[in-house]
Amino acid sequence: MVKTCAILCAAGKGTRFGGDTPKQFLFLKDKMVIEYSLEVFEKSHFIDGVVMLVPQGFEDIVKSLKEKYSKVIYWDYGGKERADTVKKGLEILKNKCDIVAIHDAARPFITLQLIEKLVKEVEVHLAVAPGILAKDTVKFVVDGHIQKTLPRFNICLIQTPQVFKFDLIYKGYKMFKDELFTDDLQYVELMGIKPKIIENSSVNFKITTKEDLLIAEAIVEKGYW
Ligand SMILES: Nc1ccn([C@@H]2O[C@H](COP(=O)(O)OP(=O)(O)OP(=O)(O)O)[C@@H](O)[C@H]2O)c(=O)n1
Ligand SMILES: C[C@](O)(CO)[C@H](O)COP(=O)(O)O
Repeated sequence: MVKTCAILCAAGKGTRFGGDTPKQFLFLKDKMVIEYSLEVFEKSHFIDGVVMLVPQGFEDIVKSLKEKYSKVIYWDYGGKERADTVKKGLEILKNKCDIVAIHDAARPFITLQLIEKLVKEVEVHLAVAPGILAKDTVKFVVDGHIQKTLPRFNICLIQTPQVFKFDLIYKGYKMFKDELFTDDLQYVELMGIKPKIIENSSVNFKITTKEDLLIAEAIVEKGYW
């Protein structure tokens, strides 16, 4: 039976957001940002276990989350960069799962339907991720000056969970162990894989700055979530 585990990347400090509490532990109405993803993983028939990577200093919160969400099988401290965090998650899950979903805890609005589609598609495509096609005109800019306009219909803003056959992404992170790519897809793109993109809602945005939390609050307040 194919086993799918999630690596929940929650070890960031939230520099761009500011404040003492990392954004993934801030409350969004009645629960923490991170709990929105944990709840979906808990309910999903396509996720068998969750490994949570967290920053140092929030052990009480983390232990309470592990108690509350039965699918959290393990937690550990993340690394300096997101890629370092993912590497730790992959080592924890080595030989323990067939498919891995790597997700930003700062993206609270994932759905059961999205998880199901990503996990089903990865059987065929080996690497799959949600994304949204650019809705604005896109320019290539250097030192504040436009160099050229990029073809908008070929520009996709990539989200998470990024889902992989475990052995593939594990091999990618080993092959390019000195790289610190900003997402996980790049580790398999350089292996010649062309990951499949699943067009998704822009509601699955990443809470990065304070303004993003205001938008997230409005989404929850309006009952959109
Ligand atoms: N060393 C890191 C850095 C980031 N993340 C996680 O990766 C996701 C996306 O990262 P980002 O939005 O950049 O979060 P931060 O690194 O916390 O933000 P900043 O860059 O503003 O510090 C977040 O859920 C974050 O917690 C992580 O697990 N480990
Ligand atoms: C992984 C990611 O969310 C895909 O868009 C993004 O690259 C994370 O970037 P960050 O700077 O670590 O937030």
